Amino acid sequence: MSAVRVNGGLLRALALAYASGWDKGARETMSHRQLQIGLALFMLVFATLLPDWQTRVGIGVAWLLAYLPWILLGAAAITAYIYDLKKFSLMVVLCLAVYAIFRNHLMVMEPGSTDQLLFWEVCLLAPLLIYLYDQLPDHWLFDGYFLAIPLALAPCGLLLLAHQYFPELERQALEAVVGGLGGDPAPWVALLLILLYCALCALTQYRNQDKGDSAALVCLVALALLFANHEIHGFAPLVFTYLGLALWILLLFHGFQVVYFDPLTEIRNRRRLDAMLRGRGGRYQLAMVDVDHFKRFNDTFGHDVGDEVLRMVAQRLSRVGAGGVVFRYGGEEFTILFPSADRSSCLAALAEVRMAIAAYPFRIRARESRGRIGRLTPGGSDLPPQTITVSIGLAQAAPSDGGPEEVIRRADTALYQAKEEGRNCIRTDTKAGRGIRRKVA
Ligand SMILES: Nc1nc2c(ncn2[C@@H]2O[C@H](COP(=O)(O)OP(=O)(O)OP(=O)(O)O)[C@@H](O)[C@H]2O)c(=O)[nH]1
Repeated sequence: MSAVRVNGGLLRALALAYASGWDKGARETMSHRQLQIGLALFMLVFATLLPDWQTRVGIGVAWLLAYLPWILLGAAAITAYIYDLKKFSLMVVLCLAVYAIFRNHLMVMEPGSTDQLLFWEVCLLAPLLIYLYDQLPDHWLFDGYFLAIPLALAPCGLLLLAHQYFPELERQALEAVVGGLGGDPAPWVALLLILLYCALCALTQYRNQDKGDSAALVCLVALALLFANHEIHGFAPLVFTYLGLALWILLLFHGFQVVYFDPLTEIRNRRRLDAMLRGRGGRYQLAMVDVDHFKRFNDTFGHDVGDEVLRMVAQRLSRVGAGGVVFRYGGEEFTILFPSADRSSCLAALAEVRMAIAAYPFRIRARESRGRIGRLTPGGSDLPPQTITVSIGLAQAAPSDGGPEEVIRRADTALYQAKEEGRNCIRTDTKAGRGIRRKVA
């Protein structure tokens, strides 16, 4: 009885969280890196369930699984290339090559045969290549695609050629390496290396901007699972099918980000605002926010400093309370959508972010002392800190409104009023029935 009540309460809390946009907001602002880590972890859990699942799979499903990796990985490689995610595409091509080698040569391995040598070579080479693709700068890999294609295909091709036509040479080469190392490479050597590559790739993704052009983590985890479980019959098709699905989730997620997020400020864009407004009734409030004298700022300090200002304002606005969701409307204009019809709580939340922006000491370093990508170092300023301010217009929607355009127009008029009355302040709309225009600090 109490369990039922607890479950009911939990469901209600989840439904409320979803309705208030918390759940949706969290999912939308998840980064490519977080999703990749989640998919890689899920893959690990999935693999632990596999041996049991294997016994129940029918012959038809097993047949289908043998072909699915070709379709999923092949289509993912082409789509990633079309999306201009070249590193992603290259990693998928390499995984396809590994799958081809496993399907054609390594499904059944004779102990002590050259197949085993090929297995070790793939174990050591494929993760290293994925790691290199992740780490090497784009211009190394893709200037004219000269280096990328050989890097992707030549090592695999050479392996296969050696395996097919020069088994003795292959054996001698490996023995020389193994002799140098003082023993046979065991799966744990490859697994330890993969673990190291995973950690380094995760670190790089954490430190660099997350451009969503790498699939290194999921590919490395799939390879690790394959190498550790290669003797389980039918494991390769299954793990590569999962990899194909994971890659497609990453690609779809990337598509969503490109369509609905602004690349400069990394907040939602106007298209997302339009989509969210379309499904809404008349109970919401909408604020238009504009950076004051932004043109003057741009002209004085340069466009890249202007971009930093936009990022800083977007970041501060994103912390707005009262359930507000922030969008970049265009240029130096932002929109905040409040699900609440309670005007005073929205005004309090807006006043708080307006003051937080005005209180932020924006430091600008002299042009010649800036880094290569123009990043500004907090505290490293050569000029006195600048004050950035914003003006805000707030409008309340009503069921009688013709559509969201009408609310946006009213918020814009209130914003114009705020500019007229000295900037760095908030003004509200004047629609009949909602009181007269209000001045807010
Ligand atoms: N750095 C940068 N500037 C932008 C971007 N988009 C628009 N702008 C600039 O934003 C400026 C907008 O200036 P105005 O609309 O005249 O307004 P303002 O100077 O902010 O003046 P008020 O709004 O009256 O306070 C223009 O100089 C645009 O070039 C952008 O993405 N980055």
